[in-house]
Order: sequence, then C-alpha cells, then structure tokens
Amino acid sequence: MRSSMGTFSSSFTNVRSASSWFELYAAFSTFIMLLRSAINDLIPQQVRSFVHSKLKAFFTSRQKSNVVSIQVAELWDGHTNQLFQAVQEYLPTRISQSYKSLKVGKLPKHKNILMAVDGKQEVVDEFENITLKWKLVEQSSRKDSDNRDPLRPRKSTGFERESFYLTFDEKHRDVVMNKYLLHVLNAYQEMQAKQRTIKIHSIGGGRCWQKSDLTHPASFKSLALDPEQKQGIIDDLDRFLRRKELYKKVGKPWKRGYLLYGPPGTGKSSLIAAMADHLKFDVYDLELTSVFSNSDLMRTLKETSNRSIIVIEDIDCNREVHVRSKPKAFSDSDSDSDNDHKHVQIKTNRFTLSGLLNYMDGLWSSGGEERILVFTTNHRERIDPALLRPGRMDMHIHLSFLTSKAFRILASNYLDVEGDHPLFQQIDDLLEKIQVTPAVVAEQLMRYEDPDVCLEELVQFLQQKAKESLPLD
Ligand SMILES: Nc1ncnc2c1ncn2[C@@H]1O[C@H](COP(=O)(O)OP(=O)(O)OP(=O)(O)O)[C@@H](O)[C@H]1O
Ligand SMILES: [Mg+2]
Repeated sequence: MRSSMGTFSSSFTNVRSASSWFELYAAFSTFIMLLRSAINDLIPQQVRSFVHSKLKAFFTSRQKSNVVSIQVAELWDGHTNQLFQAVQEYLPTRISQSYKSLKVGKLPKHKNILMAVDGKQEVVDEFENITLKWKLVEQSSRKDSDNRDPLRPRKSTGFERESFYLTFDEKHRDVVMNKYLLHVLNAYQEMQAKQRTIKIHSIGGGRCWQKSDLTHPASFKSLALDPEQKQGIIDDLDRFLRRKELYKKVGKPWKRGYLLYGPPGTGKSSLIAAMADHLKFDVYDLELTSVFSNSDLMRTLKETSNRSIIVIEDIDCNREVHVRSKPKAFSDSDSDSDNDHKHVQIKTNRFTLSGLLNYMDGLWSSGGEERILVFTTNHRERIDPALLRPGRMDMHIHLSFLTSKAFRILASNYLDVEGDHPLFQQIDDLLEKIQVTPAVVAEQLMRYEDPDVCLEELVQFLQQKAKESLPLD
C-alpha cells in the first residue's frame, strides 16, 4: 500500500516537473526566436551568409583532412619491388640541408660515396605544390627466427625487410597515384641511365655474347671532327631517340643504320664509342669470323638487347662474307697506311651479305625497341649495293683526313691549348697541303708535355710529310 501511494505521489511529481520542463522549453524557444529576430535586424543578410559559408567550409575541410598512407615494400610478390629501389635512390636527392640523419656507403663498382635515408627522420618532398612525406620503416618477422643461421648476413636471411611509407592528404590521391609515383620512377630511371657503365659485348668461346665494360675513352667532346659534322651526327641520334611514336605511327621498325667510311685512323671506331657514350647504349661487336652459319647468326642477333648498337666493322663489297685475320673493333690504329694487308680474305659460302641484311630486317620488324646498326669500311666503293639500299643505311658518314677545325679540338684535348696559338696558322697551311689522319697527329701530340715544344715538333713533322708527298722530278 505504501509503495503504491509512493508510486502515485512520484508520478504526480513527474507530471508536475514535466509541465514545468515544457514551460521552460517554451520560454527558451521564445527567447531564441526573439534573439534570432534581433540578430536578423542587427546583422545584415550578406554578413550572416558570409559567416555561415566560412564556418561551413572550415568544418567541411576539417572533416576531409584524412591522411592517406601508401606502403612501398621492398618485395612484391617475392620479387624486388622496382618502386622501392626507385624511392631508395630518389629520396637522397630530395634531402635538404636541414636533414640530419643519413646513411653513407660505397660499393665496389661505384666511384662515389653513396647516400641513403635511414628511418629516423621523415623526408619531405614537394610535387605540384603538394607536400609528401616519406618514412623508412624496418619490419622484422622474427617468428621463425629459431631456424635462422646467425652467421648469415642480415639481408640474405630475408627476415628483416624495409618499407617506405608515403603519407599525404587524401584530396591529392589522384595526383599521387597517377603522376607523383611515375615521376619518382622516371627520375630513378634517368639517374640509372646516367650512372650506367656501357658494356661491350663480343662473341666469346662458346659462340655466346660475353660482356665487359666499354673502356674506350672517346666521347663526342674528344672527337676531332668538323663541328658542323659532329653536331649533325648528334642531332640525328637525338632525333632518332625522340621519334619513337612517329616510327610506330607510320609502321616503321624503330631502327637507324649508319655507314662510317674513311681511311684507317680517322676515328670510325672512336665515333662508335662516342655514340654509345652519348646514347648510353651497349655495343654489340659482331665479329663475322665468329659466326658459323645463318642460324648461328640469327641466334646471335636475337640475343642482343634493346637500346643497343650492333657494330660490324670493315664490311666490304663482296657478296660472300670475308673473314678477317684478327678482331679489330675498337682497337687503336696507329698507322694511316692502307690496311688491306690486315685482311686475310677467305671466301665462305656459309652465309651471304644480303642474307645477313635480310635477317636483320626480319629481326628489326619483329622487335619494337630501338636498335642502331653501324657498319664501317675503308672502301665505300666496294660495298655491296644491297647494303646501300634506302632504309638500310640511313646516314653515310665520311671520316676523313684532319682539317684545321678538327685539329683545334685535338690541340685542346691533348695540350690544353684553347683559343689561338702562334703556330696554328702554319699548321693550318700544312694541313691544307697534306693528308694526315687524326690518329697520326694525336700520336705526335703525345710526344712532349710542353705545348710549345709539341707544336714546334708537329710543324717539323708535317713539313717533312709535305716534302715527302712532293712529286719526284
Ligand atoms: N677523329 C678523331 N678524333 C680524335 N681522335 C682520333 C680521331 N681519329 C683517330 N683518333 C685517334 O686515333 C686512334 C685510332 O682511331 P680509330 O680506331 O677510331 O680509327 P678508325 O677509323 O676506326 O681506324 P680503322 O679503319 O683502322 O679501324 C683513336 O684511338 C684516337 O686516339
Ligand atoms: Mg676502327
């Protein structure tokens, strides 16, 4: 009974308090209405909507500022992740002076000290006004570390792997995914191309390509050619590289053939080395004596890589391939006498020049990547017309005896004589009268260290040559 009385009185109290809450609410609503109308009267409409839009934008932007994190792991599906390698090489180039935590090292094949970021500090990059933050994180999965051989080097155990984490504002997701990551990859590829040691491949004992570093020091800078001729060759190479899409559009294989011709010691092999250096292409020195049959030739050519220069030195005019006594590519020539004596010409019916060319056309048609083919000869007039057909050898480059403009380059390279020298006029006059190869003059310029002595000796040498070349009475 007491309890039911108590319940009654409490519900009565509730009814009373509910009604007072209602009154309170009604009073509050009235107050708000009065306040709003007072605000409406006091503050103009434009000001109100401006404040409203600003507040809305502020809260919306707060809501959207989600940070996205992308992981670039060292391994992808069990393979080395190229993007990881790219980031690893790219980030040291983005480090500012204020960056305080770095790893340095040196590898046997690199000349320079190498740099890498460690995980202690974020690296901040900027791209299209976007701020991007990178952090290196080492992850160890030591669960199966019981089986680990403690003596093996850390990397080879594969237990500890690194990942780069890239964080950025979500609103930049498209730019990062579609542009920024590609930008990192491209920057890495460019760095790789610059650092790359060019290889020369020669056919070895097992009739397979064997590679070694191309140590030939020639570059376009060191090459003594008339400046216009040199620039013409560089422009042609650059145009060829740029025109990938055009070749594709017109359905032409992306290849270019150069025929280098001229007397021994005029720089044909040096020019090939300079081309390789300029393009950063490997060189395949196809020594025909090492090729035994058509199928052998086909296999050999198929094994050459993209972005390479295939070189056949001293290709001559006969239909049958002529075998030379010794490999000659990139060997230094120190004589400007006719080098026919170096050829031991043995006719062989194993394959023909036109067969060789047809195979090459076929090879090119099947592959879409850039190839450069260079043939050299001392005697262009002896060359099989099949070789000169349009589309085969696109550019014929004549390397000839030394001219005064080309001599200036040798003087600068060998003696550091820039600009003018009192003996230059005399040397120019002599070079007009006699035919002398860059190889011979280069050798003369190596004989003395003092430039004045060297040039005086050269004048005497050229005068002697001029006397010898005078017709006998
Ligand atoms: N145009 C040049 N510019 C600079 N150096 C040259 C030039 N031509 C020749 N030389 C020098 O002479 C050496 C021999 O030249 P290179 O082997 O390039 O001549 P080549 O035309 O290929 O001769 P060959 O017909 O005998 O193969 C080079 O190593 C270089 O030192
Ligand atoms: Mg040569």
